[in-house]
Amino acid sequence: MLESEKEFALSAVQAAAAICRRVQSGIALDSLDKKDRSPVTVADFAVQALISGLLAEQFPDDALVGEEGADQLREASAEELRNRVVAEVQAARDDDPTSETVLNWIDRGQAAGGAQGRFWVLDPIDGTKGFLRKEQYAIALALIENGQVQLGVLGCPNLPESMDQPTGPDAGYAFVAVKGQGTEAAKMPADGTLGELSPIAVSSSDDPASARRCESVESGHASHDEMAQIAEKAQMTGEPVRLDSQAKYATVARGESVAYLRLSPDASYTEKIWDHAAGEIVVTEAGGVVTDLLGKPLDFTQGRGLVNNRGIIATNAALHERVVRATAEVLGF
Ligand SMILES: Nc1ncnc2c1ncn2[C@@H]1O[C@H](COP(=O)(O)O)[C@@H](OP(=O)(O)O)[C@H]1O
Ligand SMILES: [Mg+2]
Ligand SMILES: [Mg+2]
Ligand SMILES: [Mg+2]
Repeated sequence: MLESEKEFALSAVQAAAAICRRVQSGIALDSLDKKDRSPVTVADFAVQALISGLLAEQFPDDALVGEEGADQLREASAEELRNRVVAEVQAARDDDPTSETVLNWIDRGQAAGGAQGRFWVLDPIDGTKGFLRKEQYAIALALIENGQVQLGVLGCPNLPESMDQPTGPDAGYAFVAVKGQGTEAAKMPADGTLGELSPIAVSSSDDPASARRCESVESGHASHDEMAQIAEKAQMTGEPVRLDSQAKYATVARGESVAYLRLSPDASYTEKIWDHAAGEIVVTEAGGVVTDLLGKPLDFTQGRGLVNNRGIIATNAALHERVVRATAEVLGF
């Protein structure tokens, strides 16, 4: 089941990772450049165009819910940015699509999603802040059918074998999960190769005290204080590891952290499906549990957002109930 979709998603994400790496290598961390957000903008648009174009060719009937749209790029004043995006897409393909074709591919990602039918979900670069800091980011691609995530791929070009190692030239992993078939990981280093896929599983530990959890680097995305209170209540006393992007889901899936908590400091913020669809299936197929703060499954049927959601609890199976209970106590549910 979904063999050709799985192969497609892995190779599309791998091609996207090459764009990301090339663009990221042009960021000079110690120069005035560091206030320049344009590299991530170029890579965001180029990756969405590339993957959307490949999808249009291989699965022309499937819609795409992608984070980006081309409105900004169509403005006359965006000519330089537009040319950089088109050049990246052309370099990644054997042919030379026109600028209009590239913009139309990006805009194919404006589908509404919903409860019916089959569509893909793409976050071309998740963790844009991490990308700019040359830390963690992910290319996240998922397939949803009738509201259920069926397939997810996370490409994490800067993820080392273990979070205790610095990221280096050997870093890079791809994770793939298919409903009912488990989660696999393969090395995806900068040399452009993809290693052998092998199964991964969440941690089996039920000891909260020895457990390591992870959370966002950005306090604007997740309330570090409230999450610390929840962790304390659950007796998860270890220091949290902070990393950007859905690489957090990947670390839970491979058993390196036992929990990923996410609680937006902004109660009016609506989480987006592209920030969670691939991560959710990567964790659940590895044996973990992913819910909202009330312990209910994430609802991917409501369009581009996860409506009525205030946050995420992704853990191994053994600790999930404990974290849901601690969350209810701290937040007063
Ligand atoms: N106020 C907010 N609360 C929660 N998430 C937010 C947010 N503002 C932006 N985000 C999302 O947080 C994502 C990054 O999450 P993390 O902190 O785990 O790396 C962003 O994805 P992008 O980087 O793709 O834009 C963005 O969609
Ligand atoms: Mg994102
Ligand atoms: Mg993004
Ligand atoms: Mg964004």
